[in-house]
Amino acid sequence: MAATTGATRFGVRAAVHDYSGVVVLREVDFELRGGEIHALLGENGSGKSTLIKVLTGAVRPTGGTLLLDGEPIHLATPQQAQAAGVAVVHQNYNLFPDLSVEKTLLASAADVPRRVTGLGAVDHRAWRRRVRELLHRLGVDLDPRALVGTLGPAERKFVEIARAMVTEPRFLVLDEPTASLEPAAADRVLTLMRTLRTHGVGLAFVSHRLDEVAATADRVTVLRDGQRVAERPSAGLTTAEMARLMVGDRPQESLRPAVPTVRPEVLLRVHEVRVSDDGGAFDLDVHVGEILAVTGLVGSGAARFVAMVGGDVPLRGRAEIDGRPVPLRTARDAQAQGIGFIPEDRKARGLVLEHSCAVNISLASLGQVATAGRVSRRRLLRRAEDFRTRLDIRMPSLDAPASTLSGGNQQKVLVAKWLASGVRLLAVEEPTQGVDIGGRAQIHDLLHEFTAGGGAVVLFSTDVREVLGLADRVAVFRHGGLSRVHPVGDLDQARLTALTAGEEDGPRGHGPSPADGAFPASPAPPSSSIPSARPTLRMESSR
Ligand SMILES: Nc1ncnc2c1ncn2[C@@H]1O[C@H](COP(=O)(O)OP(=O)(O)OP(=O)(O)O)[C@@H](O)[C@H]1O
Repeated sequence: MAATTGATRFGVRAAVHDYSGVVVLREVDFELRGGEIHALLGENGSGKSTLIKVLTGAVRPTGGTLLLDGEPIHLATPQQAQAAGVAVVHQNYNLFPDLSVEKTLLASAADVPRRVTGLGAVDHRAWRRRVRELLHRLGVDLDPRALVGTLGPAERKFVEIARAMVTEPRFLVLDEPTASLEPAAADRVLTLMRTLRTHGVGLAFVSHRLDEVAATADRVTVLRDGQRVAERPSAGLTTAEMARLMVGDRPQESLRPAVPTVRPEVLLRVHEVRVSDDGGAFDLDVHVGEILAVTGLVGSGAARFVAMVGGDVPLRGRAEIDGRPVPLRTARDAQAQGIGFIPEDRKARGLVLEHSCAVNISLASLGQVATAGRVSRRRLLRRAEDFRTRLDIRMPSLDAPASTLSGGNQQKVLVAKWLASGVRLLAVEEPTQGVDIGGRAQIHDLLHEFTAGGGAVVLFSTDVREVLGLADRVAVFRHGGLSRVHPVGDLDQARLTALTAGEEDGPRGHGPSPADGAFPASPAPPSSSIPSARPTLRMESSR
């Protein structure tokens, strides 16, 4: 790979940046060396994305000098960064599902093989060969002809990384490459990063998963409030020390509430639900005060079930709220039943980015801040201020557009929006994705407060620790159907991982019955509701 030659150091000295006068980077030094993995850590809003944008030519810093092998360079555009050997993989998939892997990569190629005849048309055979070679070098087993839309999340991340590697960069910057990947998929992406390191590529990556930073990074740089507070080898640095460097002395971990909030009454009951054509139908209850986590690999149906509860996908089956049959086919149905839905792709669907933070927080409940049919600005702001304090949402001002918030702070606004709306049940996908360690605790506390007040949560999270720390029960989905529901006390990290992967098929010893009877007042669904068919796992989008 060409990356083994050429520049071996790239970075920025004394980077300063402000947005309309608000300083978000303060004289930050950052250096990336060839053949290393360098993690960039910091709380939400500490400046990581801005620093990445500076390094990759997407933002021109107010001050500071970019350096390639010690020599100043100017990167006014991402194209110039690419020409200098610096590539970037953004956090969200920017792929077209209907394009094949090879065509996706073709769009990024600087020199495309052309047929001698045919007026310079692309030589697709030669290109496929090159793509195969590239994927082979990356250690990625992917068919160049496969459509991106048929790939699982890890494979799609591979495609994004391969697309960045088409230009053979010497430095690769990755923004949260493992966000929303379940542990096994995240491991595959980290393995690919290690492969690139052996080829001499310098990799910088942002992650809020400190255990993977400890396991993968050679060095870490920590930002706090736009300042570099540490730069050191990661060897010997514990995750607790990393967290302390990020947040200072503030408390970090949320605790399970001392008094369990689950009540015997059933809030939502679903009957004869199918999340796929292949999986069997099942019944499931969600109790007042309960956090029910729903988990499973891609294609297991877990994410789809949460989307059904949230009205994002029509429920195939019947639903009852408080024992009353209700329709649950659309977002409007869900809202009418007091159900809120927090989707994973918050930017595209959860927030109106051009509206202010204050408006977004009250978006699902404008009636509550209106007087005589008119929104009261005073009440709108008072409410937004309350959530800003409770969730420590960093925003330039309550009137600032949501687009000006960092990713983690946007997520907090979304959680605030639904908590403010007075819903009784929240269907949540990845509630703390992209949220830093302190913010996670605040969101967890608010979810507990919500359930203590009589609400219930159906949670989909790929973060095993979050599932174990938050949930009262865990519904494990496999092969497009519900496999079993476990009280969280019966699970630990290893067992839950094994259950989702299908390595362990049932309870050990005297474990729970299939859909367990953790709540005596609520009879367990009949065993016939447990799917008997075991179709093969399909690697596809959960929707
Ligand atoms: N376009 C913008 N206009 C105004 N302010 C902005 C803009 N983009 C980011 N900011 C502000 O700059 C600060 C740093 O944001 P940045 O996105 O770099 O943080 P981050 O460390 O990447 O956070 P996260 O972990 O949440 O992604 C934040 O206070 C944010 O509100």
